[in-house]
Order: sequence, then C-alpha cells, then structure tokens
Amino acid sequence: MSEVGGPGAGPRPGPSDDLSAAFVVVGGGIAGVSCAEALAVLRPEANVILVSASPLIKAATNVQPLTKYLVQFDVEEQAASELTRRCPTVRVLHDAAVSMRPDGPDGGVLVTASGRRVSYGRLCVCAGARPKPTLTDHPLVLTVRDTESVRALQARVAGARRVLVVGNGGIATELVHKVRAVEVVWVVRHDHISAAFVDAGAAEFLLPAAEEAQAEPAADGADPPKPLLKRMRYTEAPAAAGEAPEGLVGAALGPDWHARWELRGTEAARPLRIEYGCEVARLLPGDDQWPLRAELTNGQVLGADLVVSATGVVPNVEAFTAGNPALRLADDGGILVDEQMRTAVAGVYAAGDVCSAGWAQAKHWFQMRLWTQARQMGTYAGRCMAAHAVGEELLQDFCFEMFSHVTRFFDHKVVLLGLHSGQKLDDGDWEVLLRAVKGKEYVKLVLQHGRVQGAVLVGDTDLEETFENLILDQVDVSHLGDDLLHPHVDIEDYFD
Ligand SMILES: Cc1cc2nc3c(=O)[nH]c(=O)nc-3n(C[C@H](O)[C@H](O)[C@H](O)COP(=O)(O)OP(=O)(O)OC[C@H]3O[C@@H](n4cnc5c(N)ncnc54)[C@H](O)[C@@H]3O)c2cc1C
Ligand SMILES: NC(=O)C1=CN([C@@H]2O[C@H](COP(=O)(O)OP(=O)(O)OC[C@H]3O[C@@H](n4cnc5c(N)ncnc54)[C@H](OP(=O)(O)O)[C@@H]3O)[C@@H](O)[C@H]2O)C=CC1
Repeated sequence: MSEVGGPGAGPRPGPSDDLSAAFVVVGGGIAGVSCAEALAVLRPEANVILVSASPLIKAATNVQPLTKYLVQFDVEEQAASELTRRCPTVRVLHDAAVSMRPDGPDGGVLVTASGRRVSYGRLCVCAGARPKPTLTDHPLVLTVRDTESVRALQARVAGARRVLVVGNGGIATELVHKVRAVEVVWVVRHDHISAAFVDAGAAEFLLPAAEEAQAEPAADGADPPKPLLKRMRYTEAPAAAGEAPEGLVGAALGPDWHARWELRGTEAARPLRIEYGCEVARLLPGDDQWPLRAELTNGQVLGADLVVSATGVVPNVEAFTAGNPALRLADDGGILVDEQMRTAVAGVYAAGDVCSAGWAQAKHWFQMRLWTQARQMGTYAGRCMAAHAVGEELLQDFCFEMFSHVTRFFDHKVVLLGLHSGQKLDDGDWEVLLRAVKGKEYVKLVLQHGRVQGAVLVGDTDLEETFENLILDQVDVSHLGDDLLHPHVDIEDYFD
C-alpha cells in the first residue's frame, strides 16, 4: 500500500490509519480518473480519495472531437503524482478495496486489502472488468487485459510455432493483425470476422487486409521501426505480492496498445487461417508434436503452443457485492446504475466497464465496454455526485443519445454510429444502403422508414458528421433514394 497525497496528506500513514473524504472513487482506469477529475473541478473545496489497485493510473489526453459525438483521444499511463499535481484535492491510495459497508444515506466505509478503512460521503465504483474465463484453467491459455498480461503473451509468442486465437471481438481482431512469424489460427463462432463490432459486409471488406498482414514476409526478421507512442510513457511495475487480492488486474490497455508491443515468433510467415462457425469444445493433453491440443466443435483437433482467449469481459464486482445484497446486478454481471449513475445502494455510484446502464436508453444508444464510454460515464458520474452533494439533479449528458465509436482495424479507420448493425430494430423493418470500393472504403447505412438509424464507415470517408446529424435529426431522406450514397452527390449540400 502506498499513497500520493493531496492537501493534508502528511507523512505516509500506516495500514491502520483510517481516512475519510466527501468523495471516494475506486479504480485508476479511465472511468475512475475521469470521475475524480470532474469532482476536483466541480467541488474544489472537497477532498477526493482515489483508491486504485494498479500503481499507475490512466488518463485521457489529447482529446480531439471529430464530430459532436465522436471523440478521439490518447490514453496515457501516468504516475499517480501526475493526477495529484493536476488535481490537488485528489489523494491517490494504491490499495485494493476488498469490501464496502454502506452504513447509511450519509455515507459508508470502504475496507482495503491493507486493512485501512476509508469513510466516504459518496462513493463511485470504477473497478473495471477482467477477461471472461473461457478455457483459462490451462497454463497455456492466456488472456489480454493489462500490461502484465501482454508481457506474458509476448514471451510465449516468441517461442511459439502455432497460436490459436479464440473470440471474435476487439482483442482477437487486433491480435491476429499484430502477431507475426507464427502460424495463427483464428477460431470464431460466427460466419464472419470481428463480429462484435462489424457486420458480414464490413468483415468481407477487412478480410484481405487481415490476410495480407499475416502473409507478409518476415523480411530481415524485424518489422519496420515503430513510432514511439507518448501515451505509453510508463511501464507498469508488477504488483508486489499481497498488495491486491488474487486475480485483480491492472487498468485495461487501450487504443494502440499493440503498437508498442512486438508479438513475434521465429517461424516463416504463414497465411492467417480462420475456422468459422465453431468454438473450442475442449482442450486435450499435448502429444509429441504439440504441448497442447484443442478439439473444435467442428470436429477438428488442432495442436498449438498456446491459446489466446479473448471472449469478452466480466465486471469486477465481488468486492462490492459481498455483504451487500441490495446492490443490484444486470444479467451481464455489471452493477446496475440509473440515469444519474446511482446504484441501488444510497450514496454509491458506478461507472465504466464495471457498470451496466439500467436506465431507459435513448433509441440510438447502447452500452459497449469501451474507452469512450468509460470516460463519458466516469466524467458524468463525477458531475452527478457533485450535484447530488448539494441537493441538485442533472439532466442526462447528451453523449448518451447516440452510440459512437472510432477505432482502427487492420489499418483501416472504422467509425460506428447509432444502430449500425440494426441493434434494437425489429427484423424485416429496416434496410441497408451500401457503397463499397475494395481496399478503399466501405459505407453502410441502416435505414428505417426513410430515416437513417445507424452507419458503418470504414476508410477515410469523411462522412461521419453528415450521418451523425442525419441519425440525430431523423430527417426523412427517402426522396433521395440511392443518391444518399452516390459518390457524386454531396449530401451535405442537401441539408445545409
Ligand atoms: C487489450 C484491450 C484493448 C482495448 N482497446 C480499446 C480500444 O481501442 N478502444 C476502446 O474504446 N476500448 C478499448 N478497450 C476497452 C477499454 O480499455 C475499457 O473499456 C476501459 O479501459 C474501461 O475503463 P475502466 O476505467 O472502466 O476500467 P479499467 O481500465 O479496467 O480500470 C479499472 C481500475 O480499477 C482497479 N481496480 C479493480 N478492482 C479494484 C479494487 N477492488 N480496488 C481498487 N482498485 C480496483 C484496476 O486496478 C484498474 O485501475 C480495450 C481493452 C483491452 C483489454
Ligand atoms: N478497438 C476497440 O475498440 C477494442 C475494444 N476492446 C474492448 O475490450 C473488451 C475486451 O475485448 P474482447 O475480449 O475482444 O471482447 P469483445 O466483447 O469485443 O468480443 C468477445 C467475442 O468473443 C465471443 N465469445 C464469447 N464467448 C465465447 C466462447 N465461449 N467461445 C468463443 N467465442 C466467444 C463473442 O461472441 P458473441 O458476441 O456471440 O458472444 C465476441 O465475438 C471489450 O469490451 C471490447 O469492446 C478490445 C480491443 C479493441
């Protein structure tokens, strides 16, 4: 346990020293840090304690709005002292919360792994999530979440001939693009790649880039030099034994995590092999060729040196649910929060990957466990806590009106807006308008009754602002017919 103090921090206290603050935030990831920053700005007279199991914190820097809703930002791993320098009322406690005792409407007590009691007026749980434990009770099955886990993966890949990647979401998509000089077999339960993010059409568009990257010759054995990323300035020190409860991980990696890590074996380049429509049924003992074998649900048995399991996340709720039956959870295991980020327990809020949005959601918004939403929820939770502390209520932030996400898959910019895969729309009640130029761009609009409900934009289309406005304004575009995506029609002119 260590501490970086704000005002009145004084000498480093022993584990038995109790602490108290008007606002306590648990979690040094993007949600917790955004929450603490908002509280520091809005309630400069109040003390804030940030309790984080990870020694470094994550902060959003270089925030660039691309449109009203789409925001791009870097994520910097920072020393805790950097946060207290920026926000002098915030004290960071490097410790793990092990239980929560919400004694009454005026606050409660958080107990930490080092035995410290931290009294709070209002508490925000931003404890993130950890990888879903699919197949993970085998030593050759790895997951990716924090710096430590990538380091372990890097060491294993270096000596591997064949890696099985299981899962079809963000991590698998980024990994199969990144791992080189090893045979990669990607096991996906769907009929197309990257299904957690894109539809079959966009996947088809991305596939050649995925295959090209894997087939790329190893040249002289090294990738071209990578630009150094300032967002990854610090290296997380491995947590000292006993500092955090077993199984607790550091803050999640984020955008461009893979740019910093070389994941390379020593084999000749091999084409990416994709096994569609199946899962790993069970793991079998190795044989004289492979240390591990996997039986797929399509009947094949594949030998491998290691398996990367990337099948989604499980919210870190255990420290908060134990002894608190009133804390309500959603079906996905997250802590249910209302439209003001309040949990079912008085004075306790939650934000980021650990929470599940339990409010009546706007038509074009839905939750996905992403950096953007962690930052939005963390900041908004801080604003709500600050307002409630003085008896005020807030109107919900406009960022929860429409889903928006920008990322890069296989070196293509990918923008997802609104109900981009027809989420929430009744089958047969919506249509799709498409424009695709192989290797250059893929534009898909989801339309319902002549109004744009969602969009997928792959490549540098420059269309995000236009379609964001059309989704928000719900203008009837049926008179435009296919012209809506005609390359020679400037849609913006229509709506000026
Ligand atoms: C490999 C990878 C790549 C990703 N890439 C992207 C991307 O490109 N774009 C994107 O939008 N999203 C991406 N994500 C998702 C994104 O990283 C998460 O949605 C986001 O980090 C969630 O932030 P958080 O603050 O809620 O949780 P976390 O970042 O998980 O932080 C949780 C914090 O709580 C601490 N903690 C946990 N339990 C306790 C406890 N009991 N006591 C004290 N502290 C505790 C942890 O140590 C950590 O500091 C990626 C995730 C991964 C794993
Ligand atoms: N660029 C970005 O925006 C990135 C975002 N992330 C985020 O980080 C988090 C972790 O990423 P990731 O682990 O990839 O999770 P995701 O939620 O992105 O994807 C999980 C995938 O695994 C599949 N799956 C679930 N269970 C199994 C199983 N038992 N066997 C086979 N497949 C299974 C899911 O299928 P189904 O949907 O059918 O359940 C889904 O396709 C996510 O919140 C993700 O959004 C991560 C990396 C990059």
